[in-house]
Amino acid sequence: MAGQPNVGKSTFINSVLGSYVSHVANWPGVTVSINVIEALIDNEKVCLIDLPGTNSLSGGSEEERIAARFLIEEDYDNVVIVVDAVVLKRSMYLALQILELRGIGVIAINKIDMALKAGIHINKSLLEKRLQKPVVLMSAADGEGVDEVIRKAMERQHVRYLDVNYGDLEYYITMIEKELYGKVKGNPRWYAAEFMLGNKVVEEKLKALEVYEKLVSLREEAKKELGDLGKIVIESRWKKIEELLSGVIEKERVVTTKESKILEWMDKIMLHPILGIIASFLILFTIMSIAFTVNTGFPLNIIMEAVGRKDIATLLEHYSISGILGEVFNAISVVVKNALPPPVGSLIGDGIILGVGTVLSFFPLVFTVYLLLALLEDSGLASRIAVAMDPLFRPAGLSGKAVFPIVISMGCNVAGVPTARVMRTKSAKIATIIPLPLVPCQARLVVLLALASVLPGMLKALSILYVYTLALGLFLIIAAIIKKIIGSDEVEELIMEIPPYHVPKLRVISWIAWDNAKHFLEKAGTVILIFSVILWFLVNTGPQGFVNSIDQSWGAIIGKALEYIPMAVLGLGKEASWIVSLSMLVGTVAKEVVLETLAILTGTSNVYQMVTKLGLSVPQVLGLMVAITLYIPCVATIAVIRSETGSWKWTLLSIVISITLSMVVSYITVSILRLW
Ligand SMILES: Nc1nc2c(ncn2[C@@H]2O[C@H](COP(=O)(O)OP(=O)(O)OP(=O)(O)O)[C@@H](O)[C@H]2O)c(=O)[nH]1
Ligand SMILES: [Mg+2]
Repeated sequence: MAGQPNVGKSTFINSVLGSYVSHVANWPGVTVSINVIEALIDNEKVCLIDLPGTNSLSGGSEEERIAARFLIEEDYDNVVIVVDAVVLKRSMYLALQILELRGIGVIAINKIDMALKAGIHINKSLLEKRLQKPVVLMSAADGEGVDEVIRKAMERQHVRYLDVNYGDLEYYITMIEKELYGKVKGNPRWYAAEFMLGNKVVEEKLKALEVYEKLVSLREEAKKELGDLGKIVIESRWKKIEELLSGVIEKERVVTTKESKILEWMDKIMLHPILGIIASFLILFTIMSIAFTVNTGFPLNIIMEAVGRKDIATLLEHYSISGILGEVFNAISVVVKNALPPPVGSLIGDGIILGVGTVLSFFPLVFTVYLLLALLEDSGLASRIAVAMDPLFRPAGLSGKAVFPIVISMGCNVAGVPTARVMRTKSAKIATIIPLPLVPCQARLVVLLALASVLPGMLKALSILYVYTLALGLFLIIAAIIKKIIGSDEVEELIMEIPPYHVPKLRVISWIAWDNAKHFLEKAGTVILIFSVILWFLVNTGPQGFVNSIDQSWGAIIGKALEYIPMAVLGLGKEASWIVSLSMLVGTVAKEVVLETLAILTGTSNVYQMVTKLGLSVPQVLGLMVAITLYIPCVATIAVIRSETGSWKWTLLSIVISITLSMVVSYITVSILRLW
């Protein structure tokens, strides 16, 4: 661990100490103590060394020289270079030296919380690209990013020295560099530059070499020609830092309340205990409606259909971004299917291309949602919404920030799960993500509305209300239980600070959104694709090989094997049972497919006839609605849960909870309704 004084190294170590440490010792042989911490991380024994703060490796004071000597002389697998986000440029000087000397390192940009409050944004990916080293935004004080730093630090890195152009001094530096090849630890070029600068530690080391005399005469020559060599070295480095950081730091303007009467007035509403909740819901609803309407037509399509304008609803869906993308991929898939022999064409067309299509059609939605969230976050509005919503979520042990993943999940779980990142602590994040699939998304709403349409009178609306209340209530209960179990010692921010309003920059917001959306493509994309192909095999192949009808597929065999579940839970007949279980199995691709599959298997797309053919009673229809809402999320949601929690264990827990609740609650629903 290296860094300039006061950047937060000790705070980082304490944060790490909390979760990993096994042993603390002192580095032998130096007067100023260097803390050595032995820790067991992922079953690997790790030795963390907390060096004294030093401004550079060219060091003046005793403490500074201890840190410098360690970094120059010792062997280490990696170095976490902690820099200060608020004064990033200044604190990069040491980082630059270490990267020039050793060519390894993880840049931990600390105090990101303070930076954000001041409206300072740091384009992590851009800096990462320039340095070719991992960069992590961290708030050691809150524990944010600490795990990521540790994880990145444990990865082996290729040595790749940072290249600094020393301008007029280049000729001499290259000469000295050549003399030092194979004689020093690390980059000889760095030693050459430091030798010019008059670094005492380096001087000592080079004095021991045979070529020392030659080096000194080269330096004398340079001095005669160029004057102050130290100045050239230092200026060249600052120039390099300028280059590295250009476009990386963006500063937004903080809006003072004095500046605007409207903002003052707005805060009167936002910070009011009741008006705040109403205003927050309105803001979220408006913003999300815009995002979802552009991308999928929802919720306008549902509203239009409800008022009897199915034509407008269809138009909206058709010309939404995902509608258009869907058409494109369908067209490609048809071309491929026609061009290739049946099984192969179908696998590539229906399996792979449509799988890729699913990933890509989610992408604009995920991107827009991130964009709008970044806008809320960045303007200062998000914190106000979170504060207003706090009383609603406090009983579950969560902060008001949980409102973002929930509201977005009502549109689409795939977009909602990643937004749980707004939760500050890891336990709150996990406790929010695991029950999140219970929140009914737009696709499930379509199925619910279709099924509800066959119910008599008031039950049409009441059943929908019932399912939503149930789902949200269960979300809170499960979240509270998980939070209690895994995060009992952590209190999720009791006091939330309200940052000043900022004037957001589109440039900043778009890179934040792009960064997050890219993560979605990389991480979730592959899992979605794999699941899509597996499901293709399930419905398109059977014991006889490639099948033309789904009822001969492996899926149908599994559906039949699982028929006892709907029989027991909903009390369905044998025939209806396997149709329902197969439809739900296929529905894991996307929940709206449940309806399509039911239509194929019952031979009618009229919901009323469908329900009659399956022989469902009113309680059974409601039970089915509950079951479809709560059971396993779609594969895309599973994929993002996996990528956000970083663990199959949590993902599996989420799946098990949804399936169990789906069965138990729908059983109870049917049983109670039967009493009437
Ligand atoms: N807001 C905020 N403050 C932080 C954060 N990390 C550290 N600080 C504060 O920064 C100050 C310096 O932190 P230290 O951990 O002592 O810094 P250090 O790098 O160990 O300093 P030296 O050992 O003196 O080099 C302390 O007041 C911390 O509370 C952070 O993430 N956010
Ligand atoms: Mg310290």
